[in-house]
Amino acid sequence: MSLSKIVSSVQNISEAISSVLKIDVTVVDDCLNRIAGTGRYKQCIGESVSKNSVFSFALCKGESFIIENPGQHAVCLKCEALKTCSERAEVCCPIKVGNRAIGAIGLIAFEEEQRNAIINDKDNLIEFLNRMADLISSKLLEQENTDKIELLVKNLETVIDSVDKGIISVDHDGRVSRYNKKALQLFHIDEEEILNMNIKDFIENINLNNLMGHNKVVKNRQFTYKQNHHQFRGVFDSNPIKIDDKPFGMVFTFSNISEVLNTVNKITTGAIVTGFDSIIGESHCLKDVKTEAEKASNSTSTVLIQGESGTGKELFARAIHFHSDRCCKPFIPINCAAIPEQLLESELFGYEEGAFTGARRGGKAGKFELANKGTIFLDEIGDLPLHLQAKLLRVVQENVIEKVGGKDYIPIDVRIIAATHKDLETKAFEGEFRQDLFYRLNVIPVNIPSLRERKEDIVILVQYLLNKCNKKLGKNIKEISPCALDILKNYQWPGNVRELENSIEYAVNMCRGNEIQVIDLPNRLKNICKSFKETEFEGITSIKDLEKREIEKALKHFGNTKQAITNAAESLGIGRATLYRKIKEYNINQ
Ligand SMILES: Nc1ncnc2c1ncn2[C@@H]1O[C@H](COP(=O)(O)OP(=O)(O)OP(=O)(O)O)[C@@H](O)[C@H]1O
Repeated sequence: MSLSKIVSSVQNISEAISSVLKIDVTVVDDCLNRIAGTGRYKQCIGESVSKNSVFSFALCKGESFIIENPGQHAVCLKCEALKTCSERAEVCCPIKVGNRAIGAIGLIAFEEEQRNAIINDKDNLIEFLNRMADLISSKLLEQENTDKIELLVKNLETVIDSVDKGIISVDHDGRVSRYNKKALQLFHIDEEEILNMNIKDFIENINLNNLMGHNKVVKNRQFTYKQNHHQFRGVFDSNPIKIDDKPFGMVFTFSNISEVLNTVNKITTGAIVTGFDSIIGESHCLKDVKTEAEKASNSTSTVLIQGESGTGKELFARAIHFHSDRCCKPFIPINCAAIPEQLLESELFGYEEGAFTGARRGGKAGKFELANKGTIFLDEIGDLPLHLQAKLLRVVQENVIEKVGGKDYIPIDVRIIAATHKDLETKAFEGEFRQDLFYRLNVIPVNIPSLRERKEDIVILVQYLLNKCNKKLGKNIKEISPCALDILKNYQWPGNVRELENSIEYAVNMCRGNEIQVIDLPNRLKNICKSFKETEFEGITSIKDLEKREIEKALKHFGNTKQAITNAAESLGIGRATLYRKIKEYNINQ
């Protein structure tokens, strides 16, 4: 606590005293620095006074006193200025805060007339000077309080400015009284503008009287802001400001819904970044698909990925997203077959508050909203019910979504990647899937080959999956025996890479040495191997049986339409007529 904080007030007080009493006044702080002075002391402001002066005595003792005969008073005898001192009389009072002296004020007479004035009225003067000392100390306390309040306000301003939500407080008429920087950014307005605004300019239908009258706290209420050529959908909370239970205004906190959703996405899906280098395989057919998919990532057109289960459709979808310029935005996968039909619509498109019994307050954002500016991956699209296909078509064509129970269409910017293991074209042809939607989705088709069609990838995949499982299970199995590898190469892999991955994980768990043996493989693979060996020893199959088996295989593959018979005949290397004859001859059921 230092008088140096209020030097100009102390100087003003000193001058006021001096002009009334016609006697010079000076004030020192607790370090004996002169901080104020009138008359001949004015030019000495800023200098220190002698350590053994009357001021130091007043500070030490904490008492006021009068020197009627300078040079003879006990205090003067130690003073360094004893010989040069021209003072004729002095009254000195400590300036105290509580019991602590923080300075001293002195009235000094240099003329006989002034000395007489002091001596003749010394009691009153001491009383008066003490009052002035109190005035100075209360000024200092006031300044200290103002400083504390300023610091508190600065602290609070820094706190509210560092909150990542727009904060606006309003008075009981809704007029803006305070705000933070985020509020200016959120609503695209400047400091002058905001102070002339009312809460109704931000939330159109707000009923402030109702909120304040009932002391209501509101949480997560949605609103749409449309002003100054700026538009966004947001959520707000509001809290009444009360003093002695009387409402004085409200504090509102605002967020932009897409910013909230982005944060949710970063936390929930940010970790699984996939590149094309995570798609393992050197076969020509896989390399071709990878090249096509890489090209697709540079576009925003819809992609339809087709392939059997476990071939890596989601892996491809992720790689396309993370290779695109949307890579920093959300990637939201949803499996249309895994969610009950009644829930799927609200999962995809979200719902408004009160849309149905049990709907959450404030409504809920759907996957499309979560994916805004990013990519949505609609897995098992073939299982999307017809009525939702119509809704999806609107999204694809018009880039808007309609929430369950909502009145407005909400603009959306989402890239769609759909996937299916079904033959969607045939489904569309047979009326089970909307043809218009099929064509809209199939703008860039990506067809992933099954593992059977690229058996040359098995060796490299096994090595990759061995490393992956070693890491996962804390093992160090480096090899697979030639016999075990042979079995893997000859198996048909109906579950594709996922089945291969599971088989390797099983084998790594079973393996006791550092090389996977046949015995470590899952039973279904070992059994195939057994029956393979048994048929080898059973003898030789007749040409007729072989021929019958191959024809059956071709028919199963191509079907029995006219075109299919032609294709089957072609693949068998015989004419259509011959094929019909042989079907009859071997009594094959079509
Ligand atoms: N080429 C590949 N390289 C490495 N891992 C792969 C490859 N293909 C698939 N996988 C792995 O196989 C598993 C299944 O892949 P994914 O889920 O992408 O297949 P899917 O075709 O989407 O399956 P479903 O149709 O059943 O949903 C995943 O663990 C994936 O990492």
